[in-house]
Order: sequence, then C-alpha cells, then structure tokens
Amino acid sequence: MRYVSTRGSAPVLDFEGATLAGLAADGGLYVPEAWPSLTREEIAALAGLDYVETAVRVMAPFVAGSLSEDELRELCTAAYGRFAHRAVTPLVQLDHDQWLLELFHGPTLAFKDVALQLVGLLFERFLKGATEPLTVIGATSGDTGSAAIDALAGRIGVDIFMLHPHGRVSDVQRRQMTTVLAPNVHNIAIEGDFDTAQALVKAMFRDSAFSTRFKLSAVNSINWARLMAQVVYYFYAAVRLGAPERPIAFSVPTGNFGDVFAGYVAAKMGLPIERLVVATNVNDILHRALSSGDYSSGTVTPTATPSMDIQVSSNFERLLHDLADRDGGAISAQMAGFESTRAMRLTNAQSQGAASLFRSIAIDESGMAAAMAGAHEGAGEVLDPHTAIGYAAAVALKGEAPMVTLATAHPAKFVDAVERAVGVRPALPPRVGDLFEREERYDVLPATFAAVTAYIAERAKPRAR
Ligand SMILES: Cc1ncc(COP(=O)(O)O)c(C=O)c1O
Ligand SMILES: N[C@@H](CCOP(=O)(O)O)C(=O)O
Repeated sequence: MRYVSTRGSAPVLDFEGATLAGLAADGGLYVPEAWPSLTREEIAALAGLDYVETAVRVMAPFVAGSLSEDELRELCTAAYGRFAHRAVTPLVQLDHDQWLLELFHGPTLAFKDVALQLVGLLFERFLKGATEPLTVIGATSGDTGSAAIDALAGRIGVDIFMLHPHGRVSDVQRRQMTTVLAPNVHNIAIEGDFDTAQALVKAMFRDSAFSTRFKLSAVNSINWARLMAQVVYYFYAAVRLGAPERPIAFSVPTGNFGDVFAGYVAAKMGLPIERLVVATNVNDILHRALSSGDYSSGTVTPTATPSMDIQVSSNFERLLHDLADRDGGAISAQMAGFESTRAMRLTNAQSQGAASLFRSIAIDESGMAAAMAGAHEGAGEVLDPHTAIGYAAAVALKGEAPMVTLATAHPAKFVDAVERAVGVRPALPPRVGDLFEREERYDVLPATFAAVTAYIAERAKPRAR
C-alpha cells in the first residue's frame, strides 16, 4: 500500500514511511492511495472472530508491503492483550436499538489506547536497528497525551514531548501524563488552548531547520496509523449487530475528526453504515461545516468535555481531500486559505458528498448533562461527558438502523462533571493504580514557537550528521 499527501506534493511513502513521518512534508496528511475494500462475504466472515483476528483482517491491506499478516497478528496480540476486557471493545445495550461501544478498557481509560498501544509497537518494530533517535511531538486536550505516553514511556531511541493546555484538562488526565517519570517523557503545559498546541506541533514539522535537526514523528491522529487502528472497531461492532445484512449507524463524540473519519474509512471499505453522526460540544465548527458549509473557527470555549474543546479539526482535511476527487492542488489552496483567514467554505461537491453519510449536531452543557441523567436512570449506565454528547446526538438523530454511540472515555476520568450530572463519583479502576499519590513532573511554557522549540532542542537528541 502506498500513501499520498492530501496536499499532493510530499513524497509518496509506504506504510512504514507514513507511520514514522507522521505529518507529510508539504503540511498535508497521509492517506492510502486508494481505499481497500472487503467483499460482503469477507465482512460476513468476520462474525465470531475475536478482536485481534478482526484487526488483522481489516488492517492487513493497509500495512501490505511493510508487515506480513503474521507480524501484524503478533503486534495486535501484544497491543490488545493489555486491555482489561476480553472483548477489547465490548458492546453494551442501552435500549432496544441504542448501543454503546465501550472503547475505554485500555491502560489509560480512553479510546486512544486502541490505536496508540499498537502505534507504540509499530514504532518499536520500525525503529529496530535504526541509528537515528526519534523525537515524537504531540498535542493533547487530555487523552492522546496519556495514551501516547503509556505506549512510549521507556522505549529506547524515542523521546516524546507532549503539549497540553495548562489548566484545561481534568486532574486525572493531567496526572496520567505528568506522573510518568521515564527519562524519555517530557510534559509541557502551554499557556494556551489545544488548537494552539496543535498549531505549534504542525509548525515544528514545517520548520525546515527544526525538522532537519531532529527526526520528528507524530502520535496525534494526523498520523495515519492512528486512524487505521480505529477503523477496526467499526467492523467489530457492526458485524456483531448484524452487518453486512443489516446496516448500522454510529454516533461519534467528535473533536479532531479522527474517530469519525475512521468510520468513514470503514464505509469506504464496504461496511454498510447507514449514517455517521458527528456530535460536537459548543465548539461546533464541524457541525457548522457539515450543516451549512461554513468551516470557520472562533475562540475555544472551555467545557465539561475538554477533550473536544477543539476548533481546528485536523482530520477534516482528509475528508475534504476525498470529496474533492483527491485533488492535492485544490486542497493545498483550500487549506492555505483557511490557515491565513481561519475561515473556509466547503465546495458544493464537498457538502453534498458529506451529506450522503454524515449528520451533525452540537450539544450544549445542559444537553450533555440530561443525556448522562437519561442513561443513568433508563439503563443504569454512568457515561463520561464526551460519551454523553454522543448519546444525546444518537437519540436526536436516530434513523432506521440500530445506533451505536462510541463510548470514548471511562467516566472516572471526569469525576466532577459526572457527579454534577448524576450524583455518582465513579472510582478509578485498579489498573491506573495510585495516581493521586504519585509525584508529578511538567513544565509550563508560553505558547510560542520560540519557547517550545528551545525547550525541545535542549532535551531531544539530534539526528546523526
Ligand atoms: C474522550 C474523548 N472523546 C472524544 C474525542 C474526540 O475524538 P476525535 O478528536 O477523534 O474527534 C476525544 C479526543 O480526541 C476524546 O478524548
Ligand atoms: N481529544 C484529543 C485531541 C487530540 O486528538 P488526536 O486524536 O488528533 O490525537 C486528546 O485527547 O488529546
């Protein structure tokens, strides 16, 4: 499988190259040159397979040329062996046609583990024998950071620098990052929001002096390998609920458009998905873009769903590219316009193409709290606030097909918001251990390119010359 940039001018890479590169050199995002597909029979044959075997069948075409099926199976077995539930991503029924897909049984209690446990092992495999150290840089609104740090802490040949918005993540999220004291882990709290952190990361990739001095890679969902691993659970859940005979709908609490784009990829591969509901909080750029073609970003409003407090959704570029007949030149111009004005209109083709699969809605804080209370009273389920946004949207935008809401985080990561809504303080599962007794280590920096790059340059290992 070959990977091309959404902006059309970066080198074409294989899976290994795209995984290690993270962001493309032209500022674009890597996507497979063409979507692989599974036939109806191949999808039907996934019934009864466990998560690892499903993962191998779904991901094999994407890694072809870089990993054999047996190598992929070995990595998936190790990655998903760390999950606390035998089903890895179990389905839970809420009522006769509403379901939850619990994605939070990994080591850091959020859906990010599903991809990052695998990505950590992919880095290790692809770096075996490498002479140049890898400098991984990432931006997090809470969950990617902890999952990436868990996956990479202590790995030889990799340093990870994780930027989070100072004071804007939950205590559990922060501690899951800052109490990992491995020497290759560097936590930076920036005085700014997630969008600023993400923009700084992208600027470091684009800065030729910086990206020549250090061999950079990414763990955010700008890295294709992240999204590839997330495609698996759409197949896993849908087949359990009757696909390919019966179409299934998904509701996805959305911020950076990574998780829901993985659903789009599953649909492109042949999974019968009736609709994909994009559920945002009041930071609703994606809802505006999908409902009226207006992709313009304002300032971020802090909410009880901090992981979705995002106004610039990186992976939307992948959708725009696919809906623009994969014209890299056109996307390059469209994104350049957005980067200079922070506003963009979707073309008619993009709007109409998106409308055939996506529905969208913005849920405010009271809608979120009402959904938490509804699931608690109706089904005895304690939802995390992000999942509650997805569930509120699932109820509002349900069609004919069974609806699966992606449960993206464990409620114990957001105890205060949960307690406010349903009067319950969910306990942290034993696998996260004595989080509140551990020493924390992180540095607070101004949100400037100069401050952050100087900090990284003092600590990262440069490329061999
Ligand atoms: C708990 C939780 N829910 C939902 C999201 C949104 O997912 P995405 O950014 O892939 O749209 C995030 C962050 O990414 C998250 O951490
Ligand atoms: N919500 C995310 C933001 C980063 O998204 P990513 O999926 O692109 O890594 C987080 O929790 O950090």
